[in-house]
Amino acid sequence: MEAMKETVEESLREMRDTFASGRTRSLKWRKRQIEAIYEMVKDNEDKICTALFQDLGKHSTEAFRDELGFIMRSATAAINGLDKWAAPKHSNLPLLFYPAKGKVISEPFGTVLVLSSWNFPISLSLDPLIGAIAAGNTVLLKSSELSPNASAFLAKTIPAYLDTKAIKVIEGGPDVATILLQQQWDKIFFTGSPKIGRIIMAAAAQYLTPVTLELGGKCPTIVDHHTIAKNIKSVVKRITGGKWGSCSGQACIAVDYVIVEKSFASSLIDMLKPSVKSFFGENPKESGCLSKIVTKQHVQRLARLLNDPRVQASIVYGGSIDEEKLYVEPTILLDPPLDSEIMNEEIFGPILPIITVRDIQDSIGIIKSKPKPLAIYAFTKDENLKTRILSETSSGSVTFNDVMIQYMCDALPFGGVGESGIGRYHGKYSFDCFSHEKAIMEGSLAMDLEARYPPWNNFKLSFIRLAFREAYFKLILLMLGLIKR
Ligand SMILES: NC(=O)c1ccc[n+]([C@@H]2O[C@H](COP(=O)([O-])OP(=O)(O)OC[C@H]3O[C@@H](n4cnc5c(N)ncnc54)[C@H](O)[C@@H]3O)[C@@H](O)[C@H]2O)c1
Repeated sequence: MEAMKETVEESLREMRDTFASGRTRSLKWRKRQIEAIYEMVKDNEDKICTALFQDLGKHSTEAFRDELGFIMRSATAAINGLDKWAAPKHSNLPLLFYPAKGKVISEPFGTVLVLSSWNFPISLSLDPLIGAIAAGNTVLLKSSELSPNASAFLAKTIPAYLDTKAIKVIEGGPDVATILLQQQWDKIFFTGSPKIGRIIMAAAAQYLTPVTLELGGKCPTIVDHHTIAKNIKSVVKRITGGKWGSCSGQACIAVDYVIVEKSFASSLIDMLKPSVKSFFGENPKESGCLSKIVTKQHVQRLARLLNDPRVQASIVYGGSIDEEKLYVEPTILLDPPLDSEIMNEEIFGPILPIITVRDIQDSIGIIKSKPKPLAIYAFTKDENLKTRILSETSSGSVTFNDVMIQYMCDALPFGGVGESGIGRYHGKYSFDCFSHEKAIMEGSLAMDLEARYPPWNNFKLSFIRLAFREAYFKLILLMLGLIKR
């Protein structure tokens, strides 16, 4: 680890020198690097898909949707948007400050650290990288040790495409992350669990380093069957896709559990079962369309959640586990106890609890009893329920009548709140995430207001009172001696 420490320190020195040289501030350089990310993904589509299959058993179509295609789209948006994003924003200053002028310029933080997760190892590494480069930073990326093939691809290929003095990749697990966190960074961007997020924030506090924490949580899905009866087929398909269709439920924005009225629960389950079969066939393990569980430890974690006898009793579909093949069968639970571990820990796997309520309005109370989720999904056309969800709950995002799609839409900010994270990114929000918005005020020496300065008197106090209220007419009257001090 001593050698790793030296490597990290040397890398950091080099990145700081590069940043100090001013090279990364040039928009031309930034665009060139982002173009290179695009080219890297395009040129290496097969290699990336192979790595994602080896690490996670991801089908190449799923891999393209969630990772390669997503990154190419994100890179294109950054290249096209950068001139506008980086342009100074003029501020209209109140008359009070006349004749001063104001503007806001976005400056890069400097040298940033990006720590990514294994479930989308390419997109969760490259998307923050695009934002950090767009904003003009130098970047060190540490990908996750749990997706070794994708990590090795990034470590080997990024230097072949990008400016190696400004953008570096280091592979490794918690021990390497610990060394990285001992250094001083200008910004830390972390994707991972709330547990490790706390470690990141504590380390960042030492140097008052700003952090973005993209964390997880339990994303609830409300099904208000009264108002969506006509579209129930699409609803079932979307829930099936949102639970099992993206990395086998190992996604921060996956549907974690469903809330539905008791009277509709068995109908929903009867529709979910054939829907799972239509996606993954009679034998999902061999379908090639269901990602595997990332490690044996994660299979064991899911088995532990299921092993609670009260949870076992709630299994209405699936439930089998093959630890050797890193497989957990698509599983549906009906009303596992709300105090069970599975209803209090992020599931992050292919198990779907269905929680029943007497009245769908009661779903709000269940959501509020848990930490703030990254996303809330609600299938409803009831405007009153929608308003209640928006005004009575807090979450990173709310998506009505769909699941997960908000992640793909870079016109919307993506991030959590409370236990599900701090900060946001995607599209222009990524640029902002890695920029400091610097306020610029261009004063004028042409005139001076004596009321700003001591010695103090009643006239100056009255002047300041009126100035703060921007009561310009009264100010004129005061100066003309026409109103009392
Ligand atoms: N909000 C998002 O965009 C998003 C995306 C994907 C995953 N997630 C969340 O991430 C979690 C699953 O991912 P994970 O298992 O990779 O998370 P994790 O927190 O275990 O690991 C994330 C990163 O932290 C590093 N790390 C692990 N232990 C560490 C330690 N002791 N000190 C410093 N760094 C350490 C890992 O090497 C990895 O790079 C879930 O909670 C999920 O919801 C969030």
